[in-house]
Amino acid sequence: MTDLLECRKEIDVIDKEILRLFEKRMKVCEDVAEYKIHTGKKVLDQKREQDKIEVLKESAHGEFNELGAQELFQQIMAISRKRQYQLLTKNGVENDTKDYEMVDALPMTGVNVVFQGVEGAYSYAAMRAYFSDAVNSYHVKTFRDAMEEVASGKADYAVLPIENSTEGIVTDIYDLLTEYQLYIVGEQGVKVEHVLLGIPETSLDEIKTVYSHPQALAQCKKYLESHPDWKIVKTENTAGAAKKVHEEMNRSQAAIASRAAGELYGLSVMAENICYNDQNVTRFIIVSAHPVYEKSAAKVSVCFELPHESGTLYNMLSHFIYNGLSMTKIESRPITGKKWEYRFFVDFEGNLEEPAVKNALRGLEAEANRMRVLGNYGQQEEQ
Ligand SMILES: C=C(O[C@@H]1C=C(C(=O)O)C=C[C@H]1O)C(=O)O
Repeated sequence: MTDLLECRKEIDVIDKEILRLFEKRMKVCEDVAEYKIHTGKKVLDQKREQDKIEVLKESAHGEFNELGAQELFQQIMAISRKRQYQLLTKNGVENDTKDYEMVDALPMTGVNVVFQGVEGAYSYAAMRAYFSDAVNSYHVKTFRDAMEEVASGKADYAVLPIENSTEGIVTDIYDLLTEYQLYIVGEQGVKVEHVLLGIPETSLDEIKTVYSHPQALAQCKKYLESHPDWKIVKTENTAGAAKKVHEEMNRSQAAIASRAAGELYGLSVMAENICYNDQNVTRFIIVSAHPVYEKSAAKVSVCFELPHESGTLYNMLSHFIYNGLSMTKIESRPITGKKWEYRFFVDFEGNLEEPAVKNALRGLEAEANRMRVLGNYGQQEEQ
């Protein structure tokens, strides 16, 4: 029988040799980086990497070692690239975020702010919470309209809901963010407490139809399930549902919206706390046409597409891990026209000024398809 201690001793000697050669190889890669800094040649050379893997696989013995060699050298080359990205950053080579401008604080007075919905909508509450009273605010009908207002320069900022703590992401906003060349410059959470609103002095058994936005209907689905005879009708926003009930003055109609919307339209609260999650918060983003970020910005949002190959997402995420960045969110959305291909959205903690962030973004930019930094904003969460 072989001796375990002996084997381990031998492994230790081999590992030392592997480490020595690894460091030797990395030194050469640093020279390669220097060449690339001077010539502008891209760090990633896919053809060279593929050729290398083929040659190494051919030299390996047996199927198992072939696969092992492939995995091992793919990792070694990925590490080599990460070292090169670091050196490019150190030498001030510009990356995709070069157009981003850092500011002490965003201009907040005398600006035009657009939100979707009507007064009394949660977007309106988010707008009021984020901006001072010194802004000119107005509303439009759809999320796309709000994006258009900012893209055309009519509005300086748009306030849009991106995520709800009960129901998840607002998919339309994610899709619009990739369609428009706009930037996330801020965020605002709003506690969402839905109530059932009706014509004053109406009783619950008179209700036949309930109006609200699909998100609000979903957040109150347990309550609605306890009234299976009610007809559910979707509206463009919650405040719009309240407005409709107010305008039509029909006692069989009710709306799910905020208490504030009820007050605005003279409706009575017929049922409270109808959302099944009492920690129901919607996060809104503030969108601008300018790539600016505040000095104190603590969260970066990026989106990227990946080639349809095994391991591509793993490789992309390695850029965050390798640079010690903490990822706070990952989402995916289907890419229109490409069946079963996805676009990923990642949020991670950091500021565009930090070398670790620059390195990770450089890696993503080089190795993903169509990477875009959507913004740098928000405050560090209190621990
Ligand atoms: C070292 C280089 O940079 C990258 C890393 C490689 C490697 O580590 O072997 C190969 C190709 C490039 O993607 C190079 O261009 O040769």
